[in-house]
Amino acid sequence: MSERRHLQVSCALIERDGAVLACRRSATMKMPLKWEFPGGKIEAGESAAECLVREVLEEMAVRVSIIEPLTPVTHDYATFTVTLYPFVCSIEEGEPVLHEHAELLWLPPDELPHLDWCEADFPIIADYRERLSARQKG
Ligand SMILES: Nc1nc2c([nH]c(=O)n2[C@@H]2O[C@H](COP(=O)(O)OP(=O)(O)OP(=O)(O)O)[C@@H](O)[C@H]2O)c(=O)[nH]1
Repeated sequence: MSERRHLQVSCALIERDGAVLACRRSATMKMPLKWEFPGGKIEAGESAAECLVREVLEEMAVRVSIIEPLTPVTHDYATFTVTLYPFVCSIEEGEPVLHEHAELLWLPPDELPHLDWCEADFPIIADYRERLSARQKG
């Protein structure tokens, strides 16, 4: 039996003017038309943070700086497992452009849960919103 694939993926919750960037996967990608955060697979010898900065630059021509990491999430899909390393970020330079995604959307954090996300992203969104309310209280 072949070993189940376990992907290590960094992803970015990019904040700007009180909104967060969501990206919609294209109809030809795996998990077609699901929403996700920009990012991709961690390469050998690369840290999760290095991967994040590289992927966002490659994917949407934007240089981000990291504000804080969120709690990593491991999720079992039907055919593979993914561990996502999420980071809250801000834009240092550039304006996001569509390359491989079907759509980009800036959404207030409270509206994030309404999109049809890749399953692994829901706990990340919950964690992020909890931290935001803690930030506002404290
Ligand atoms: N970038 C990103 N990937 C996510 C998120 N949530 C999630 O389950 N994933 C999964 O993590 C993997 C990311 O790898 P990737 O971006 O390099 O791969 P891909 O499927 O787009 O293309 P590829 O496998 O042909 O390179 C995909 O299987 C994707 O479905 C997310 O929020 N952002």
